[in-house]
Amino acid sequence: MLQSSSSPLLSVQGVTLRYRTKEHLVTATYRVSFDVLKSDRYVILGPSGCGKSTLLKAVGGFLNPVEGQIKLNGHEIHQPGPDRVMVFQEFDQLLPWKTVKQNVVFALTASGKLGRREAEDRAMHYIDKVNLTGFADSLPHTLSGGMKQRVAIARGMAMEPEILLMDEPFAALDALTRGKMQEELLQLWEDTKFTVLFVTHSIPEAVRIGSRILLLSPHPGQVRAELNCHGIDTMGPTGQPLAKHIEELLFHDHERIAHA
Ligand SMILES: Nc1ncnc2c1ncn2[C@@H]1O[C@H](COP(=O)(O)OP(=O)(O)OP(=O)(O)O)[C@@H](O)[C@H]1O
Repeated sequence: MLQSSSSPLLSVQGVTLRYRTKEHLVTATYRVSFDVLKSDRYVILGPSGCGKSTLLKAVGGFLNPVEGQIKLNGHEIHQPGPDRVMVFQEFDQLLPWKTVKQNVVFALTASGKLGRREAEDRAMHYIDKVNLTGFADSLPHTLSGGMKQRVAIARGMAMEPEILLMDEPFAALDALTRGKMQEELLQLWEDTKFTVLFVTHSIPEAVRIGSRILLLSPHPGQVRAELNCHGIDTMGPTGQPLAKHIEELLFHDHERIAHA
């Protein structure tokens, strides 16, 4: 199907996601809709348990909606594919017996799409983009948590997916490293304008990273608001800083639940 430039890259329409355990049926998200355009830095923000990771899993193709549709470039998603690559929070995403470069090359050659030479060139290009050229031959256990996350990001980007899915990628880092990684991600985005769908429960991180923010209500996650964001100085619709506005929206949800 031919897509016009204004068509969303990713379209999530009325998506309800459920887990079936032995005892329960858990509704993780309820009729969630949003569109991600090419080169968006789209952030899904919400309290713990509101279904952010589950939504990302569904976009990754690991879980099918019980209601609604998820489409990438107009095609419905039913399974994982190389057009969507996931970066997780955990530091153990890398193969421990392979060097930084080998980890990235392996991801590129495993699909059989790239030859060795081409994969090595591309791997080094992205390793350089995350400032790890000097560590290309290092093994993961010799790297800091932040460096390992950079390798995971380089590996994801090297696969050149249509959309990079990031699930709280910096949550396990100390505050200083986390801030630095956010800065680097924005720099990387300036360089390459990749499309990213980024999950976090941190308001400051959402405001810093996002060009748009989808705010989900507590469990089961429903769309509370969608906000445009242009950096930490962005003002919310009522004139106060955006972070404050988001805090108030989330606080109202807590109040509502407490009094229900
Ligand atoms: N494998 C699973 N089986 C059953 N229920 C699950 C499973 N994974 C998640 N859930 C439930 O689905 C709901 C949403 O979970 P999810 O992990 O998507 O939330 P989240 O917003 O990403 O939370 P957090 O910010 O804490 O990671 C929760 O109620 C959770 O208990």
